[in-house]
Amino acid sequence: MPATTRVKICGLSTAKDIRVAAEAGARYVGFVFFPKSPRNVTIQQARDLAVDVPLGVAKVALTVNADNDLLDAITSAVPLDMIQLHGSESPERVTEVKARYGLPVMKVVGLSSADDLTRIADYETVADQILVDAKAPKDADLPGGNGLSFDWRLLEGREWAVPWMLAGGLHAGNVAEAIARTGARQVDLSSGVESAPGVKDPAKIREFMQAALA
Ligand SMILES: O=C(O)c1ccccc1N[C@@H]1O[C@H](COP(=O)(O)O)[C@@H](O)[C@H]1O
Repeated sequence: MPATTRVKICGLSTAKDIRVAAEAGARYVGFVFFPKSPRNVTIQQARDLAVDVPLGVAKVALTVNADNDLLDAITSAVPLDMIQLHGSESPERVTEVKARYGLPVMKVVGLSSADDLTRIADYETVADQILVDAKAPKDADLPGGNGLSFDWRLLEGREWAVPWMLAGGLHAGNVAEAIARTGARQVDLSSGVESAPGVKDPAKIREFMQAALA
């Protein structure tokens, strides 16, 4: 029997949404530390939310090209299980972050064409997980969380040395096809369970979880 898909719901900013996500079976919750994002949370907000996340649900800090001062502040205040690097961090920076904070690191690689796949090889020996997302358009305000997907056929038959997650424009209506096409065992999303940018919708969270875990 195939293993159950693991779901990460990202960009959570209320205790209620975290409870809904956890009760529906999410295995990871993500906090966005990126001021330009409508999902941005302060360190104090994240700390208050994180302490109540149920055991067994991993708490992930999403950062974008964060320097050590910011990561020091986040990791010293917020109980975390993983750091997600969603910017243009180099493989050397991934290694540095892992060593400095002693937490697993998930590096994001944006895809728009087969050429981008080679970048995954640069990270699979240094990151604990890879998050494969749609490459953001050059003029986008955000490097992720734009509700855009990519051609999932790019991932057909691919295998990497570390666990990976699929992200980019996932929602209840396409997640089953995305899993079937890519073989993803983990999926991650943000805007697909929102009623407006940064506003999570409990009904959409439940609907997505049902579709992803079916
Ligand atoms: O969600 C954000 O605001 C965000 C900001 C900066 C970098 C990444 C961000 N989100 C991540 O992008 C993926 C895909 O989002 P979506 O499902 O297409 O909306 C999401 O899983 C977040 O990890």
